[in-house]
Amino acid sequence: MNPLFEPIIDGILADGYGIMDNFLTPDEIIALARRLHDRRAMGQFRAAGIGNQNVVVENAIRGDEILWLDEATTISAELTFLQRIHEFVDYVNQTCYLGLRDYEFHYAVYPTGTFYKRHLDQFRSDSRRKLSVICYLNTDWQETDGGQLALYLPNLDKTGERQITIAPLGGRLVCFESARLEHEVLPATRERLSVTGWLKTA
Ligand SMILES: O=C(O)CCC(=O)C(=O)O
Ligand SMILES: [Fe+2]
Repeated sequence: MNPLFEPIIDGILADGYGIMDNFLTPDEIIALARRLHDRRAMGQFRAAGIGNQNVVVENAIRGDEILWLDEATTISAELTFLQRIHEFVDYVNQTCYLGLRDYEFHYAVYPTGTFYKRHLDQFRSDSRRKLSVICYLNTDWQETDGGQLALYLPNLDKTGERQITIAPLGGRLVCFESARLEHEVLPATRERLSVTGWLKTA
């Protein structure tokens, strides 16, 4: 069990979300970002849609382009990433009893100025998504670049909500309960890269 994951779990249990910096090393970030750019240059990304039955592209809601990761990849950067996700899943299963069995991850690019309006990740028709996981691939991200992930958290006294914002720093992992936390991606002044996924029950 990797004790480095403990603060993420503590965060999820206490506040509904957890953050871990340095989930990926600088070399791993560069390798995954390079892979992302290569495959995007090959025309393999698609505009992300909304819904899971009749998926429609709606740029007024989200402007990112995505490519799903192949679980059978032989690319070492992707194998390293998925291996670390496995370790994280094992840790969650041994500490939280969520019964995670499966996962799905995609690369995401938010071209300059694009965003993803406030939403919930869990599809009404697919309740298997338990935890949302986002890992950022942005080198040298500055506060003035924008592109924060905004989370909407209920106030402790249950009156209203508060917004917290998280900068998409390279190597940072954010994790939250998919069915509970509404969130939003704010526009950035430069291209914003990530690997995003869901840890699911069977
Ligand atoms: O990139 C992020 O910070 C969040 C992405 C997101 O909300 C999603 O893909 O559902
Ligand atoms: Fe989301």
